[in-house]
Amino acid sequence: MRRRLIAGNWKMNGSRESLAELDGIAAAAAQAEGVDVAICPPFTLIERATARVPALPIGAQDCHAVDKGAHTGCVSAGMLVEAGAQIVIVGHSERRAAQHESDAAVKAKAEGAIAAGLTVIVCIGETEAQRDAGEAQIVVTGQMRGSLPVAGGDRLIVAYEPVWAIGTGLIPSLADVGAMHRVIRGVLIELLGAERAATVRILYGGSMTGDNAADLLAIPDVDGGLVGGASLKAATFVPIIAAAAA
Ligand SMILES: O=C(CO)COP(=O)(O)O
Repeated sequence: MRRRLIAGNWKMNGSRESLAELDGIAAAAAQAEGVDVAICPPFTLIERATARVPALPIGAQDCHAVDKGAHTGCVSAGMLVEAGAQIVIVGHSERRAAQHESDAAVKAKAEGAIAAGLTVIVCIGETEAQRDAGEAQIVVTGQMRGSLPVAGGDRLIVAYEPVWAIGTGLIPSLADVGAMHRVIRGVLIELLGAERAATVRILYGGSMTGDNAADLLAIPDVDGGLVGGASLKAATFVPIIAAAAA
């Protein structure tokens, strides 16, 4: 049985002051039976976050593929581990678009992260134009084949985030989410074998809130959420944690 995971991606938001939000989030996480909760703040807040709420897994939003070297401005997975991170998000659509990250680059990062001992959340998802063209499933399965690491076991997590649903208040129909997660599970079985594929959690991301979380989490093969805006405040994130625990 896969445990649900509700992970918050703070993106380039947050400050030392906003770490106070973690107190309420950690308290809700401790109450949430059978649910894992994590927060991925900016790099600069990771160490303070782990010190503030030691029981709450803290993650990062990116890492480099190799463990050290002449890569100005980059941070390796080993450095994240040293800072106290347990998780890293790779291949977020915002990085695929703005930093031109290819599937191969995302796969290399995921493999570096797994090798360093991190749990890795690999993000995939189609744009609005791709969905309108009827290509959503082709795009997503192509991203999976190109960017999933071969190793990882249950430290591999997939996040399906339709690009057009991120930060827009729009979500796909529940039927479309279910269809896509079913396709993703099928590709996992093909790539990893049925036994390993059954351990991989598939998160939904894109405008998840306390209002829609229960419906989204009731869909088969939706094993949790990757939450942006609503994860910044305990007041909006805790209801999502509660929906996952219900
Ligand atoms: O991109 C996301 C999480 O990685 C989703 O962001 P929103 O929840 O703000 O739509």
